[in-house]
Amino acid sequence: MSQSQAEVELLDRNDPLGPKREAFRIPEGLIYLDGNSLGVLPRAVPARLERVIQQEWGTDLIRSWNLHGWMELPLKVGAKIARLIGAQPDEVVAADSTSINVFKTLLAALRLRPERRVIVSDIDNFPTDLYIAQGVNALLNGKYELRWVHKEGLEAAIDDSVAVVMLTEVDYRSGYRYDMRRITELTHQHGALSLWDLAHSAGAFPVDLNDCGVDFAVGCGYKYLNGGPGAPAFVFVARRHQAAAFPFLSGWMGHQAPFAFLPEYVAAEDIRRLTVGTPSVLGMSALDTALEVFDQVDMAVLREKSLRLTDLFIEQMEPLCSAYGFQLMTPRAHERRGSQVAYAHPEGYAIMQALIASGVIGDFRAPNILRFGFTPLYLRYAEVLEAVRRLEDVMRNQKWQEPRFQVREKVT
Ligand SMILES: Cc1ncc(COP(=O)(O)O)c(C=O)c1O
Ligand SMILES: Nc1c(O)cccc1C(=O)C[C@H](N)C(=O)O
Repeated sequence: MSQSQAEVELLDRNDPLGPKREAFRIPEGLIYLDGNSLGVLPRAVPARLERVIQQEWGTDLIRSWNLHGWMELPLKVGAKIARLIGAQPDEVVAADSTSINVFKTLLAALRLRPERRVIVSDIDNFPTDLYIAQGVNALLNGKYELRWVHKEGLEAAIDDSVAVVMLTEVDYRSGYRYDMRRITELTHQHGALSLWDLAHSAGAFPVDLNDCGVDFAVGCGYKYLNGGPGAPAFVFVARRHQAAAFPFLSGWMGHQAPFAFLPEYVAAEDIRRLTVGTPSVLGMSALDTALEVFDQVDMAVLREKSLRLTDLFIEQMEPLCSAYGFQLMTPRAHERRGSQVAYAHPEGYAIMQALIASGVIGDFRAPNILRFGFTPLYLRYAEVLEAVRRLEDVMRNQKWQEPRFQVREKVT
């Protein structure tokens, strides 16, 4: 049954996460459905960066590594992320980009299965994960079979020849969510290791890495964690693997004693071995403060709101699907869905540009996908209704046919 304006306003009034919206700077009148690509600015971040720049960098200079805990930031930020993804604080470190962390963890995992020669992934995985695996394979003289399969064929592709099953939990295009527990169990039954990319999971819903027995994981800091453009990413290594996970990017920050300046590399015993060089202090500081928004947030409550938002959007879109040919790409089953909803439409690019011009930001993914991300920390139910109303206006008045929306020059 379709929800009325009054009903959604009631939902907003009773929303336990409603007050969290104040923690973000959301441009007036803008409906932002792209937090799955770049999260909005948490209000506390500019003041933190101002302090880091003026006081810590500007005045205290080199002393700040100790005085202001710069050196500890990667572990401190990692521990904050750990709570959101079902890990122990000492199993996560913030570092580098997601792509680089895929490189590090994939190599480490392959070395733990030296006799195996197959890497399994989803052919629709975010390309960087597949590209990095190709680079890793080239580095290792092409000795691996890269078994890229469609989702329906994934389970059959996991056999006793597999070294690593490398997947993104939530498909960046369709929003399909893998059953992490089931796939990880199956992976282990065949003696292989799991590597999960949590780019579209961390901060979007509760993740239970340890409960699912996951071996390695990586993820982004700038999407649902709101760390800002190019924010540091994170890497998870289960405690049981830490001592044996060889850090092939063996930089000085991952050394057991970086300031002993010894010529021989000895990896740190803990998760620090997954770090490489000097941390990006500005980026780490922004992410550190951004993560405070999650303080006291019950991730189960967050998930409940995420599902209600996406359910509401899907429901409101039904008449547009029949009238204008949008095709839902996201699973309706709650357990198979992340926090985004995607539709296919042959004119998807122009429609998205026209919608953005109307003040609703989503994004387009080739070849024909309109993608809408729902961040429960700052979105209102009433905005979902309004977004669909504006999309209906774009379609009914054929606004997308304007020539300026047809030119394919934008990348996001
Ligand atoms: C699943 C996934 N992995 C990785 C990335 C990006 O990695 P990086 O931050 O290294 O660009 C993205 C998005 O850009 C993504 O959606
Ligand atoms: N990381 C991005 C960037 O540097 C530029 C533009 C977009 C992005 C993204 O995050 C894309 C995103 N991972 C996606 O799911 O499509």
